[in-house]
Amino acid sequence: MIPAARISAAIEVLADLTTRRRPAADALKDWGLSHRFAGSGDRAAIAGIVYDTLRRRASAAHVMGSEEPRALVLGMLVLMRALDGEAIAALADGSRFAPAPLTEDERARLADPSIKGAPPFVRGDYPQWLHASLRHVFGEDVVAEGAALATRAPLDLRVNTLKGEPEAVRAELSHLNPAPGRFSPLALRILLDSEGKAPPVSAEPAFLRGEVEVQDEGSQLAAILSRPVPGSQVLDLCAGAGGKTLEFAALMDNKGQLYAHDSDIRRLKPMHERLARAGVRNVQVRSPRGAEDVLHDLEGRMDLVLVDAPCTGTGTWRRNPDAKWRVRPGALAQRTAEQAKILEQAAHYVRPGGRLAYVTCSLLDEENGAQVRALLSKREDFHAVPPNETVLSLGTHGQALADAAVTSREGILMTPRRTGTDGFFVSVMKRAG
Ligand SMILES: C[S@@+](CC[C@H](N)C(=O)[O-])C[C@H]1O[C@@H](n2cnc3c(N)ncnc32)[C@H](O)[C@@H]1O
Repeated sequence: MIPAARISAAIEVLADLTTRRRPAADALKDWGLSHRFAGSGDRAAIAGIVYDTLRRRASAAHVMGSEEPRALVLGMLVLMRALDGEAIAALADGSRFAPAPLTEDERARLADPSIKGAPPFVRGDYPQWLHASLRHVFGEDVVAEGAALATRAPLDLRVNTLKGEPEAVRAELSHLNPAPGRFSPLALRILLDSEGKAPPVSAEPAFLRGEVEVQDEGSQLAAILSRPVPGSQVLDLCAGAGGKTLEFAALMDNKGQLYAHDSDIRRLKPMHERLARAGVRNVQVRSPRGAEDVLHDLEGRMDLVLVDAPCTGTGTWRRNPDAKWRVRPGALAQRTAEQAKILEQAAHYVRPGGRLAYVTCSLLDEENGAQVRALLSKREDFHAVPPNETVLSLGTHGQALADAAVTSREGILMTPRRTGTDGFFVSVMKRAG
């Protein structure tokens, strides 16, 4: 497909996802099925345009004075891809498969794409209704934080130390030019190409041998900061597909017992294959069994309980720009109610002197500090470990992380702007002995 045809296709996909109110991934998949002539390169390029447009939706709409998919794509091209009006006019020339020629109004708007005087939620490209919550966390930096969340995320890998050493794995993947992580000693970072496409890492021999996993550096750090100790008893209460379970097992050097649970058995399914590939031997998956209490024997026995809580995912907007516009106040209320319940449940499994790690990929205090404060007000036998103590598990990089992140009495908040990771909140609480 010629570049202009990819732009037309992206406009079509955006129209579909707006009119039918469905996730971008579904709309893109359907487009691919009904346009089988398009190769994988075309499909990836179209997805890149769609996701970049969603990243800059508010500012693109402001520049173009319209929320129409065509306007949003044109606005994105000038704001994010640094194409000027002439270059865009050459693409949108009305020829076969290309978008219709630019109108006079579009030309004028593309010639002056400034967003300087726009409100903060436009300059930061986030939903207006979340402005007060984000401003509460970031103050004057709210626009800069939003803008960083509106960029593309790199592809981060975690070296699985059960199977390989970071330097050796990095050498093995040298054709992908991986850079070491800024804070995580386990991270390898791979930059995307100019269209935002990542290399097919899951086909790499190193991946197939279990030497690396795809995992954002922030998620890696959240697991390291939780400090699972080799030989100890650990519960991963919201284990999902096992991203952090796998890292915990490696950090524990396969020693001790790690229990992995999730209330949704379907989410646990991929974990079984991942555990085998990663050479993990100390995990017991405790799948839900209807109304049966499958964790009752763990009460008061765990050295560490991890709650990687269901959340709004506001910290992952770089990877899921679609979610940024789909999140609603009702969803936030639902998530915070779930989080409070799960945290209370989790505290029951912690032994006296043990620790409870609470992690979200949210930036909102409602889901982070407020949840920790609520639990601590109910459970006076727990206290929050100060962030400068929590970062010690990172060794020499710990202080640098504490300096870069937003720290509070309750925990540590990483953000794309501050730590170059997805947004992650980590709080470690200790139960009195
Ligand atoms: C953020 S995801 C977990 C991601 C996973 N830990 C990882 O690192 O890949 C949150 C998970 O919590 C699970 N969950 C939601 N409510 C739960 C509950 N009451 N008890 C246990 N798990 C729950 C969801 O099914 C979801 O898989």
